[in-house]
Amino acid sequence: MNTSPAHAASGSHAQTTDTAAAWDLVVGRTALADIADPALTQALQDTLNNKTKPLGSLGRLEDAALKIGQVLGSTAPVLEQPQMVVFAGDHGLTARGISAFPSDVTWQMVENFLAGGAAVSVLSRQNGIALTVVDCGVKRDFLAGLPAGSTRPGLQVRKAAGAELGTADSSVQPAMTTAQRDEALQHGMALVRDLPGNALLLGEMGIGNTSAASLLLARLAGLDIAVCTGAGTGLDAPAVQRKTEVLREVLALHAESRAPLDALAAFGGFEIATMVGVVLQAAHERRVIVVDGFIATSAVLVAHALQPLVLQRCLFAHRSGERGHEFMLQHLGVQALLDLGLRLGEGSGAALAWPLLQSACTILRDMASFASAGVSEKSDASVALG
Ligand SMILES: O=C(O)c1ccc[n+]([C@@H]2O[C@H](COP(=O)([O-])O)[C@@H](O)[C@H]2O)c1
Ligand SMILES: Cc1cc2nc[nH]c2cc1C
Repeated sequence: MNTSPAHAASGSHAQTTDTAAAWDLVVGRTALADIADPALTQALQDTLNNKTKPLGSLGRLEDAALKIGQVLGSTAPVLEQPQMVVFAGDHGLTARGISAFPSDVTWQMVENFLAGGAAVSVLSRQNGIALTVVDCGVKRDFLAGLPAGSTRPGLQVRKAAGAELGTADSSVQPAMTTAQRDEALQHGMALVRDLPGNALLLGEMGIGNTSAASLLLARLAGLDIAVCTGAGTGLDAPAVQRKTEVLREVLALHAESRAPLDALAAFGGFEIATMVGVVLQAAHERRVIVVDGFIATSAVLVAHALQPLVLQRCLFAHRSGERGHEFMLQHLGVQALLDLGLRLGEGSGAALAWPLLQSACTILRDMASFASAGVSEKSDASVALG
């Protein structure tokens, strides 16, 4: 069975091509299609149940197989040309001492990604995943000194106008203007349209961005900021306490910014706004979206508030060690695949989960059924025993 639409990358998919239409999608006037197909779901479940194994014995791998099959519209799904995209941005709120590391680490790590030495670089390489880094608003000109019009392999510069200095300090003013937010959203959407393959892995880099993610969680899930705030890159307990008080102040300053896109502009960051556009577009194109940790999930939180059906296309790679991620996953009503205590970001958890997703597809496609292998099915006695 194969009911999947062709992807934009193959050129035959009806695309959102102009700014107005892209905006329609973002604000929800063009609703995402509901891809739940009861016949396909039943076919997928039957396929899994008939494999040579006790019912459900491959656990959450079976859930992942079912999900990928639904997204790709096939009982024999093939993941093609996986794309890891790392969205980077700087945060003005770092002026308030909310991170253990200086903002310069954002651009330094971007260079590390490009040089192939970061965790996400080596894990992507190990797993045959293409890696692109997107400068959404880093305080650095990565093309400085190069002739005009130059590019760098693996790098895309998609800064909203005025994003050269990162976001504004959200304890003083909104992190970004609505025009900047909209530009970032559209950059995300445009970027997806140009990517090959049918699977996207979302990673990010931005000193200070756990604060933005915590603020979005507190506002959109209606939780107290204390349960949404964690150590980020490694604050000690008293510093987390101070960070929490700064974030409480930021929430109070933007008490009116309650709608998802208002909250996004108030709290930032550019990398999160770009990822929101990515999630909406990738969901629209029916790509498999593999979500990394706390910050990547915060972009899904915003996209979900605009278009709840985005969740049909998302797989959550891991439960981050960052306080708040558990609540974010709970709010979305989803379960993550791995729980390794990771709290790095970059897309590292998504890259680690990737082989499991490939295995989920391999099980669907290649495992023998009871009938094909001549293996006896569960006996009546075991049914009688319960
Ligand atoms: O993804 C996560 O779960 C995660 C949890 C904690 C930290 N991070 C990474 O650490 C950076 C943000 O931490 P901080 O303390 O500067 O807000 C940013 O570059 C993230 O990629 C990422
Ligand atoms: C070194 C370092 C690497 C990172 N990768 C993602 N966030 C990060 C934060 C720091 C500090």
